[in-house]
Amino acid sequence: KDRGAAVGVRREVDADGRVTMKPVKKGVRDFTFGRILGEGSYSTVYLATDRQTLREYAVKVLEKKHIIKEKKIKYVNIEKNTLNRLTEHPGIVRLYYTFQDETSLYYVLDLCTGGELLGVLKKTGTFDVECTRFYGAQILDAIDYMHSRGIIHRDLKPENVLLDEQMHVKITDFGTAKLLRDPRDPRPPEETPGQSGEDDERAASFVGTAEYVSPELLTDKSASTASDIWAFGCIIYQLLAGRPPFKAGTEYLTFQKIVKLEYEFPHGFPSAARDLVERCLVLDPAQRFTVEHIKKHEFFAGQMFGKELWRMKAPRLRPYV
Ligand SMILES: C[C@@H](Nc1nc2c(c3cc(-c4cn[nH]c4)ccc13)C(=O)N=C/C2=C\CC1CC1)C(C)(C)C
Repeated sequence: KDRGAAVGVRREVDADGRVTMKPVKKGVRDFTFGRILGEGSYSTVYLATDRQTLREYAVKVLEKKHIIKEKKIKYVNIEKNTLNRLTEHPGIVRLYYTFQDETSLYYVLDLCTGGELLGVLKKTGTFDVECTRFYGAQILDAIDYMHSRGIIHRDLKPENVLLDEQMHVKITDFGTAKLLRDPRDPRPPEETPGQSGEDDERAASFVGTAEYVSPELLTDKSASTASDIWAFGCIIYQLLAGRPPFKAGTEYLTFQKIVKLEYEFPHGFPSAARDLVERCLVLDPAQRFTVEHIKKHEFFAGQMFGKELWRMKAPRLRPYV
């Protein structure tokens, strides 16, 4: 039963004139669907307008029979539970409500009119230090919030970093997230349903996108918050260099470079950024920088985090030359 939050109430008067307020759920008919914004492996994201309020949203549509055939029901539940846990942070795409009809599931989410960070990066080629600091800080702030809510993204990459109309960051695509025990959940671990740990077949089968996957995910299948820090290091490198640190002709060769830490910096790569990347791209997750270390690193000297950061005006995008 789909219990997405009811989004309105309707008055009902019974025979004796007693008035009751009934929750009303939105449905497909309440939206006018527009163009396709993006296509995931099991979903399509459309631009859609709420016909009552005329507000624009992104609506992610998942086809039920495709999900069942591909045995992805677990991923769908993980994504919904994750999005429902990550509600009050400006750097995370927000899920407003969900509903379904006989063929599909619908998630109504923030519209990010700036599109994917990857697309913007491809246009400018590279980001200069000021832009890399701003976008790096917003991505780090969102990672910090996710981890504080017991969620590991596991597939962070420039395609999953979206931009809203103020060109601020909105992290998305949580179908492959790992939900640690919810720190607020008072029940003892054995009583927490399913996702507190990681069910084996999901752990064994899942690996993120080749260029950003951490070495520990390739060697002993274990993902931790440090896996998101590895991806963060790859993203900082890519913003300044215009390409990811580990990229080879095939996925297998890319994995080889990762586990052997085989990468180098282009000439002229800024030294503070280089030092930061080198402390994120550490093979041993226990030796890798944490969010706290990164916030204190000279590359982010003077950079505000938290509420102030999200009030800042996004810098004009300039390439690093
Ligand atoms: C990464 C994702 N692409 C996208 N996902 C979302 C978009 C989105 C918007 C544009 C866009 C907007 N204007 N121009 C382009 C391009 C790609 C988008 C959005 O606005 N709101 C929520 C989204 C996703 C939320 C859902 C995962 C929970 C894939 C490729 C997986 C479909």
